[in-house]
This record gives sequence, structure tokens and C-alpha cells, in this order.
Amino acid sequence: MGVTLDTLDTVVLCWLPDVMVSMGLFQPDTDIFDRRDVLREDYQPEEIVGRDEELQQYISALQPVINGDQPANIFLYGKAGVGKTACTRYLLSELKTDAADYGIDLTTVRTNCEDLSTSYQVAIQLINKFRDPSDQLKPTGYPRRQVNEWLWEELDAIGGTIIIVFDEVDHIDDDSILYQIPRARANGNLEQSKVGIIGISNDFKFRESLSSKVQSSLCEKEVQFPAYNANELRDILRTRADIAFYDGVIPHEVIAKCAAFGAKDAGDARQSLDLLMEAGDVAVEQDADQVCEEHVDEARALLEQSRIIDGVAGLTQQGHLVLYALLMLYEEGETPVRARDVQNRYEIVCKRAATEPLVPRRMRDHLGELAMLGIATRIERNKGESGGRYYEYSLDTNPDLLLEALAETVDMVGVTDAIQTRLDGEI
Ligand SMILES: Nc1ncnc2c1ncn2[C@@H]1O[C@H](COP(=O)(O)OP(=O)(O)OP(=O)(O)O)[C@@H](O)[C@H]1O
Repeated sequence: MGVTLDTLDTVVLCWLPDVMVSMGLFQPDTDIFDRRDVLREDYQPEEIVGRDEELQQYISALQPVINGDQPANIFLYGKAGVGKTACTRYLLSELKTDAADYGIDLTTVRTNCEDLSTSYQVAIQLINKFRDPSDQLKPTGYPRRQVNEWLWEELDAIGGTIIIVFDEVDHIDDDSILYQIPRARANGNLEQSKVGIIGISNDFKFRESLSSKVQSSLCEKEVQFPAYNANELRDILRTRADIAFYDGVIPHEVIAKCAAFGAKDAGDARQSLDLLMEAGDVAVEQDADQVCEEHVDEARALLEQSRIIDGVAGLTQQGHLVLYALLMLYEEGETPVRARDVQNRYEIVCKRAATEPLVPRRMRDHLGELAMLGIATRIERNKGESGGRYYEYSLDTNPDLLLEALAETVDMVGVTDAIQTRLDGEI
């Protein structure tokens, strides 16, 4: 007998507890969150808190637009999560409203350069943003000069004032577009449009790496965004929490704890907001009426766990073996340890995994990657005139978490026996 939709319905409904059948399978489950999405990265706050000085500098840099002049090119820099994007979105939206009041025709375009490494790719992406979906360019295959001409055509067809925001601008290796666009009008490529660019970066070395030509055009005006301190983070979190949560759900200590954590780590508002959201999720899961400090502690552990699991999952097989070797040395109390001693242990682990070990220099690259991910620490030692400089490595992460993360990928790594040995406490 075949299963019809009707019989399938009956089967499913039989499985559900009675109470759910009468109430529906899905119901809102929270007295904690009113608008949880407000804590998400993509929510644009209506109010920018704690950035008065930076906003003032930014407003001055944008002033030529309202005067009807050629916009200045602006370079914003600062670590991750310090409000560069939020302030840009906020000010450009205000600028659009005010420009309209003064009869100024302003167009703003934002492009994220994360996946773009050349000026050619950037130009194609911009052209496609302006063009009809039926008239899009392919990513490659056109002469460079032709692509530039198309770009000037598109920009000139828009007319008025145009501001192009290049987020993560440091991903562009060949930076010619960053001086070609600002100079397009002076070079006679544009007649109808005045174009300015805003470059955003969290790479502090990027500015120095630019050619002097690009430096003088892109960095005409610069605004630096410093890391947030605990007070600033507290104000940001409170403003956001008042919208995201129901009244009385978030006591002051919870905000203070999330802010203190963010300030201690990197002064990153995103990190503190993520922690607050996760703490809310923990409270919902536990059916609590309020978010409390213990929920923040649990949330921190959960976020740390997923950071490590993601970090370890992103490593190559060799990266796993190097990490595993370091983990063993840590467990044996042998850390901090020099790279050459990690190499010895790593070669033993490779043998167990029936894998050819990398040469020491390559193995050290993996150690460096672990340090960059915040999984390992790297301390520089100096032995004075005779000994020279060298690095020592240790772990900066809960070893049990690492073991768990490694256990998930253990089939791929092929050191099941070794992990089991550690779990049995027999190293
Ligand atoms: N001053 C602020 N007031 C309100 N919210 C803020 C403020 N600064 C940052 N935020 C919020 O913190 C999160 C991260 O900020 P944002 O994306 O602007 O950082 P960023 O400096 O651009 O970081 P990245 O370089 O990683 O892109 C966003 O959710 C943003 O809305």
C-alpha cells in the first residue's frame, strides 16, 4: 500500500504531543527578546553612541558635498568592530537627506572588496552594480582600457555627485583604481559627475603600503577610529539592548559584564553585541525571566567554543597535526616550547598518522597560523648577542576544547589512537 499525503499527516500528528497539536508546531518562545535582530551585525543603529569626535571629523570631510563641490576622498581606519561601517552608513544616509534638501543630486554606492584583489575586478563589479541585470559583464575577458571606458560611461550617465565606498579596501593588491577614480574628472574622463571615494580598512599597515600616488588621493582626509573603552561599549550595548529586549530583562550588571569583556579583549563592539545576544539565547533556552551574569559566562564559553571549533575546522590536515603535537607537549608541561622541539613531536605524530612531515620552515608557518588564530601563543625570546632571537610557543586555549575540536576532525587527521591515548590519560 502506498503512503498518501493524508496517511503521512496522520503519522506525523500521531507523533506530536497533544498539547502541540492544539497549539501548532512552532510558537514564539521568548519573553526575553522583543526584537532580537537589533543585535545582529546588519542592523543599522539609528543612534551612533560614543563616536562624537570621529563623526565630527567625518562630517567635515564630507562637507564639500553639501557645498556642491567635488567630494574629498576619505580614508577610515581602525580595528574590527569599532564603528567604521556603522558611522559611514549613518552619515551617508543623513547626507543624502540633507543633500536632497539643498537640491544636490547625490548617489552613494558601497562595494566590499573582500573577494576582489585587482582594480580590474573592482571596476567590473562597479559597472555591474550600475548596469541592468540583462547587461552584466563577465568577470574576465575584456581589455583593461575598455573596462575603464565603460566605468567612466556608467559614472557619467549617473551625473551629480557620487560617493563610492570601498569597504575592506586593503584587499585590493593593485591599487590603480584608487587614484584613477578620484582623478577621472581632472583627466577629462568624466564631465557630468563628481566622484569621491571612501576607503575603509582595519589593516594598519595598509596605508604605508600604498603608492605615494594613491596615498595622496585616497588619504586626502583621514579619520582614525580607536578601540572602544568599557564605558563607550556600555552605552552602545544599553542603547541596543533597550530595543532588542523586553523591559526589565537586562540588568545593569549584565551590560557592564559584556562591555568589560569587549573592552578587555579588543574594544570591539561587535564582539560585545554577540556576547549579549548569546547570553539572551542562553536565558531563553533556560526559560529564565531575566538575563543574568551566569548566562553571560555560559555565553562566553559557548562563543569561545565555536571560535575554536571554527578555527580548527579551517586548518589543513598538517595544521591539525602541528596543533596536536603542541597540545601533547602542553599536556606534558613542556610548553613554552621552541619550534624545533615541536618539530620532533610533530614528526612522531605524522608517523602515527602515516603522513609525510613537512620541513621545519613549513611546520613553523603552521605554528604562526595557530598564533594568528589565537589558539597558540608566540613569545619572542632573545638570547643576547650570542644566541640571537627565537620564538617559543604555547597554548592559549582550553586544551579540552581543543581536543574536542580535534576529535571532530580526527578521522581526517588519522591519529585516532593518539587522541584516545590522551583521553585515557596515558600520554
Ligand atoms: N558607536 C556605535 N554606536 C552604535 N553601534 C555601534 C557603534 N559602533 C559599532 N556599533 C555596532 O557594532 C557592530 C560592529 O560595528 P561596525 O561594523 O561599524 O565595525 P567596523 O569598524 O566597520 O568593523 P570591520 O572593520 O570589522 O568591518 C555593528 O553592529 C554596529 O552597528
